[in-house]
Amino acid sequence: MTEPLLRVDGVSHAFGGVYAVREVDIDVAYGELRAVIGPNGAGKSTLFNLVGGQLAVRTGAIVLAGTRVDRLPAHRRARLGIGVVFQGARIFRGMTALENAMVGAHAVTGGGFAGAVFRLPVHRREEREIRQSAREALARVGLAGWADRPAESLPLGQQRALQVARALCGRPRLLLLDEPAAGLRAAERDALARLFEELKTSGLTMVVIEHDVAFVTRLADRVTVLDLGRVIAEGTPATVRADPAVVAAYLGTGVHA
Ligand SMILES: Nc1ncnc2c1ncn2[C@@H]1O[C@H](COP(=O)(O)OP(=O)(O)OP(=O)(O)O)[C@@H](O)[C@H]1O
Repeated sequence: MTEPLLRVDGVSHAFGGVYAVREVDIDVAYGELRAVIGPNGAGKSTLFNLVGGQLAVRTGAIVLAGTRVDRLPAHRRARLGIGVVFQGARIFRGMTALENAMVGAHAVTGGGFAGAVFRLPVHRREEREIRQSAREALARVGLAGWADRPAESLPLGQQRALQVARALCGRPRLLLLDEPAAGLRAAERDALARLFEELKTSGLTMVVIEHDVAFVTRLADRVTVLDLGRVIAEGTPATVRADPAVVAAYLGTGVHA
């Protein structure tokens, strides 16, 4: 069997003795768009933070393209190719869209995140390259025409696309997104869905954590369903939608081992 791009292997995490994620196994293939869904408190954001490195992994392993990353801090994982778009992430006010996107490249280069935010001096050539890659990332998400506008002047849908551009600027092999469609109106969701389809066509591997089941199940190759920290179903959107355990979890009747 071919090695997946991401392997989550037997990962558990407890807060104060209560498991938020329990013995979770997930393999994500190269080029796949994987949705991770589940009712409130299922463990989705905890899993996101365990893969991204915002939470320490004490049990289990996380492997990216054959390399164990679970002992590495978040910035090292970013450099190895794990890009993240946090739930409810804010844009940096007082900076242009281009400068916001550039932060994503600074996060994985010598200048670092602080250098980007506080404009510490970085090497001129590196700065030029970062500016160029930020322009490319903006073009990739359809924001080329917005580059020099103040980021806070962008409508919410475009601000969400800007967060994706910021993550793309770090040249991820795997992009993790936590509830990217939250708070968006129907037209903005459709635009975001089109963007994800384009990114997928370009070969990017994505894991999209979502509360809005309809939004992700139409995009995903495969869907992983969490409930009370465990994987209760996995498969194509159609298979998962028809799974009685999934229906029960969403109806709150609590079907789990
Ligand atoms: N920092 C924390 N401290 C204590 N408990 C936490 C913490 N973060 C999450 N939890 C608990 O872990 C469980 C899983 O939470 P998590 O946020 O991962 O779920 P989720 O599926 O993302 O939920 P939602 O869809 O509501 O965002 C919940 O019971 C939650 O209360």
